[in-house]
Formats: sequence, C-alpha cells, structure tokens
Amino acid sequence: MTPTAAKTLRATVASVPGALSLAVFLVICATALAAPILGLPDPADMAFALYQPPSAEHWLGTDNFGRDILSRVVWGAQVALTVAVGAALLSILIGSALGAIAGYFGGWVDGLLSRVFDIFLLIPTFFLILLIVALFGASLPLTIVAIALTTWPRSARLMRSQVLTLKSRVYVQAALAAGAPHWWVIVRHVIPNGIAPIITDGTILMGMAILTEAGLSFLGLGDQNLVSWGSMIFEGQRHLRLAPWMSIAPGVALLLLVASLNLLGDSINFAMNPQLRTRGGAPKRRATTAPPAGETAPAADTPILEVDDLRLVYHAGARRIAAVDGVSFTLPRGGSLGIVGESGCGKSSLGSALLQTMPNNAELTSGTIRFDGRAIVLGGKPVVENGRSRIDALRWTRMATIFQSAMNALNPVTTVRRQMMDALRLHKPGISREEATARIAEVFAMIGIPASRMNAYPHQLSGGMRQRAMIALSLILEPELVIADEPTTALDMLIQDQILGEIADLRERLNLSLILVSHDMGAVAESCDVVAVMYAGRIVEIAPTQRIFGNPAHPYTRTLIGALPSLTGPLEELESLPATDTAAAAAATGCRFAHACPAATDLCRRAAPPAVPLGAGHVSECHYAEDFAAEPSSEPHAAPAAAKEARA
Ligand SMILES: Nc1ncnc2c1ncn2[C@@H]1O[C@H](COP(=O)(O)OP(=O)(O)OP(=O)(O)O)[C@@H](O)[C@H]1O
Repeated sequence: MTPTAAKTLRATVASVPGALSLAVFLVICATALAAPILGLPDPADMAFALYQPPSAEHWLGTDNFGRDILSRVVWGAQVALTVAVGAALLSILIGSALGAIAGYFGGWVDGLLSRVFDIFLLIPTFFLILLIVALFGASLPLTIVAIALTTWPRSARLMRSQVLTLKSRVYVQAALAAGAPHWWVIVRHVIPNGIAPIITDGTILMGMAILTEAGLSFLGLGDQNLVSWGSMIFEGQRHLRLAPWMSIAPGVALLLLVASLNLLGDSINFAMNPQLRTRGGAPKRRATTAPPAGETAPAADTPILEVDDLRLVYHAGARRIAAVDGVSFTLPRGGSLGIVGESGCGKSSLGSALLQTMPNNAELTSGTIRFDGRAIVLGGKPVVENGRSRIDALRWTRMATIFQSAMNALNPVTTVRRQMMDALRLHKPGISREEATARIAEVFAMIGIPASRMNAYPHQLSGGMRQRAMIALSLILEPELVIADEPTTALDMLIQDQILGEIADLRERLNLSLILVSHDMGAVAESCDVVAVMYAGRIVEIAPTQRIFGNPAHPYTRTLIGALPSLTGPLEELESLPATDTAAAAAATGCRFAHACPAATDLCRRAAPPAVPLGAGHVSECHYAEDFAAEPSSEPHAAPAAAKEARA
C-alpha cells in the first residue's frame, strides 16, 4: 500500500460513518469471497422444505423451491460485488481518460468529445441496457459492459470540469514551462488532483450498478444461472404474503451494501481532501455569550480596539496548533498598529480572530476583544445581543478588511462596480441607485481608479489596480477600523510603495484606525505609529515605531531589523534565522525564542520571560529587555527611514 493510500485509509476510518461503512463493506466482501468455504448448503439445492421461516437450521428460512436463503444471499453478494466493481472501474477508466483529454486539450477535441458525452447522456440508460441484453443475450460480463457504457459520460464530464479548472493552476503551468510532456503533466499533476470526486462518484456508480443489475434480474433479464439479489427480490415479491422473509433478506443486503458504498464515498472524499480534513468539515456551532453587565457608552478617548489575552488554536487531526497564544494590545482611535513577524508566527490568525472569520477548525480558547468600548468577544466566545452577534453588526460597516490577494478576494464573474454596489445595498438597504453610484465614484476617485475602469471585471485590471479596488471595497461603508493583511505582498516594489502611501494618506484624511499585518518591516515602518513583533503566537515586543527601530529590546526584533538590507551603507552579511516550528516553540518551557537566540542564558531556557515595561508604551518579553533597550540598534538599520530606504 502506498503512503498516500495508507494515509487516506487512516483518515477514512477516523470518522464514525467512514469506519462503519468500511466495516460493513469489508464484511460483505469477506463473506462473498468466503462463500465456498462457509459450509453453507448449495444455493441451487432444492432438497429442503418449501417456505420454511427462519429457524436454527435455516437462519434466513427457505424459498418457494426450498432453497436456503442465507446461502443464496451470500452467493448473491459475489454477483453484486462483481457487477459493482467491474462496471464502476470500466466506467471510470473510459470516462476519466476521455474527460481528461477533452478538458486538457480543449478546442475542437473538447467540442467533439463533449458532443459524444451529451449524446450518450441523452440515451435512456435502461433502454440501452435492454437493447444490449436483447441483442447479445444475458450474461454477467455483458451486463457489466452495458452498465459501464451507459454510465461513463458521468465520470467523463466530472473529470473534464476538474481538468478545466486544474490546467490553469500555476503548478501545472510550471510543470509545462519546465519542459514536461503533456502526458506526464496529465498523469502526474492533473489526474491525482482531480481524482477525489471521481472516486467518490465511483462509489455511487457501484451502488447504481448493483441496483441496475438487480433491476435487470428482477425483470428476468439477468443471467438465470447466477444467484442475484434482484432475482431473489423478484421471486420474493410474488410470495410476499406467504413468505415475506424471501425478499426481506436480499432487500436488506442490497440496502446495506449500497448505503455503505455511498457513505464510504463521502468518507473517502473527506479523507483524500486535506483542506476538508484540517478545516474541520462542516462549521461547528460555536458557543456564544451575552454582553457583560454594566457596559457604559464609549467616551471620546475610548480606544477603538482592546485585545486581552487572546488565544486561538487550530485542530488538525489529533494536533492542536496554538497560533495565537495570549496576545494583548490596545489601538487608540485613529491609531495604526503594524503586526510583523516571520511566516507562520500567527499574524493572519490574529487578524482573522479580530474579525471572527477563522476557518472551521480554529477555536478561540480565551480572551476578550472590545471594539469602541463594547465587548465583541468575551472569554473566547462571541458576544450575542438581541439574537445577533455583535461582530456581525460591525463587520464591514465599522470594521473592514483588505485581503492579501485581491484576485482571490474579488468575485471573478462580477464587475468591481457591481461588487461595491452589492456591499452598499446589503448594509444600507434604503440607499438609492444614484446615491450608491455617487458613493462608488467618490471612493474610486479617492483611491485613484479612473471612472472608466469601474465596470471592469477583476481579471481585466492590473495587479495594482485590483488591490486598489479591494481597498475601495473595504472603504465603501466608511469603516472606522481597517485590518489589512499583507495588502501589497503580490505587487512590485513601486506599486507596493504607492499603495502603502495611499493607505497612509487615507488614514489621515478619514481618521481611520489601521492594523497592518505584514512580514515586511519597511512596510510597517512607513505606515504605522506602533509596531508589534510576533513570534510563535505571541507579541514579544511592542513599541512606537521610532523606538522599536532605534532601541529594539528583544533579540528577535533585532534579528528582524538586522535582516533588512541597506543599499547605501557598506556591504554586510544579512542576519538570518532558522525556520521556526511554531508548535515546538510554543511548547518550550522557557522563552520561546531561546532556541535561536544568540544571547540566551540558562534563565531563558528555564523560565518564560515576563512582559517588561520600558516606558512610552514600549514592552518587551525578554529577561534582558532593559539591557537591550539601553543599547541602541546599530546603523544602518537604526530608524524607520533606513527600513524604508531598504525597500525603495
Ligand atoms: N487552517 C489551519 N489549520 C491548521 N493550522 C493552521 C491553519 N492555518 C494556519 N495554521 C498554522 O497556524 C500557524 C500560524 O499561521 P498564520 O497563517 O496565522 O501565520 P502568518 O504569520 O500569518 O504566516 P504568513 O505570513 O505566511 O501568512 C502556522 O503554524 C500555520 O501552519
């Protein structure tokens, strides 16, 4: 068994329906295979008494010819399974191959093959099977071929649509650009990524094949020499009053096998798709809480956002990943906070926790979030007021977000203007068309998109323009707080700089509060008053921007600043760090940075550092914070200007 197959099997049996359906399917298979050695009477033997009800001698009774029903059900399973596996395999092989060719090559090949699929789909399935059986006679192999011939277009269409999506993926393009031949790209990249729904559909096909064979036998069109559940049910219904057990036993066997196959299909799909698995499948109902008693109206100087001891864990199978592990900060109204740190330190998880847009496998285990003085999360639970969660009422209207990749965040089949119109109408149901159009034009002008581009689809805009459209969408409802998660990551330096400049400008003009999530120290230096440095799920240092660059008081911050290149200073080797295993670092007894810290001592490895206040809003989680703070950062990375210069 290949490692992938073993992993899929493990994941399949990890769920109750998966384990149960696999167990039922395996028991039926094992019983069918073991039929000759089970010591059961011959299924065709008519030596027994007729119409005997279930007894110790004949567990499931006997039929109208005195044949043992248990033996016939067991031998009938062989026929059912042979038809199921044979027809489904043949159907998937023909369908997937033709579907992959049609989707991959497109053009006239796709046109021609798609018409063939359509023609086959138009032929009534049962009629075609009847025709084949009538022309060539009834036999098991012919029944299998007939079923496969009528079902393969299902697999073909499914595979074609999968391939149409997959072939534009970057990894497929990259393989072609690397000189891989088409057949290799199809076999190595396209089919493995598109096969999961085909396999799921295959289990449904197996169920269909069993039912079709049973139906044919029921009509007397099956192979009369074989024991089939369909023919047993047919016989049974003729003697229903006299001997109901004759149809109950094959009926239950048929139901169990088809139901277990369908359930198995769902479980395999779930197991094969890591996204479904680690995202936790269907959304779990999250516990909520009522607003706290004694909440007062916010004062003018109430911070726009207060976060206290926020903790978020991801459930990935048996693993728990503490992505945000006790984060606290306060953002004053109109203020801007940059959250920086290496990839995987928990920046995006923190952003999604603030907006409560986490994936299904994420759980807030503790913490409080207050927006404008009112709690939106208490003890890790969303606050619900009058049947509606407070965050739902705030999201987009008062707290908006700018996503990382505008191409993924904007709907590709709707114009940018339409998406803005939808957002306006959703949140301001009374707004007239003219008012909405005027507001859209205003925001477009503000963000520098020419009015002529308003009706463009996202793919018709350049990367920079698309990101501007995303910013416009976030500002359309005049929010007070914007959370921007890597808003310029995919853009070139020049456009990055322009967009960051525009965000800073808008912030001043609209008195926006801003949280900028970025791995780029230069970007936050340029746009934010305060910088929070995250490491392995915690904010290890927070300080006003000038201070964090001038007097970094955490060795990790120093390393981040040391990794900024200088174009004008003398050539220096840049500092680098080994990649951090977030889970391992979070589990460390002492300081989570100790394993990579050049200044770590025994104390660091033994005890978690306290949060050391250094004045003027500067806090560092390091045992030696005061010593580091007293030692200014070495040139040329001493100030935000240097960081900006490094980016330019
Ligand atoms: N849906 C998920 N399921 C399981 N683990 C996850 C999930 N999303 C993120 N993680 C893990 O949580 C940790 C923090 O991830 P997060 O995406 O918040 O980091 P980040 O700092 O934003 O990284 P980047 O800058 O690369 O986006 C990482 O260890 C990541 O592997």
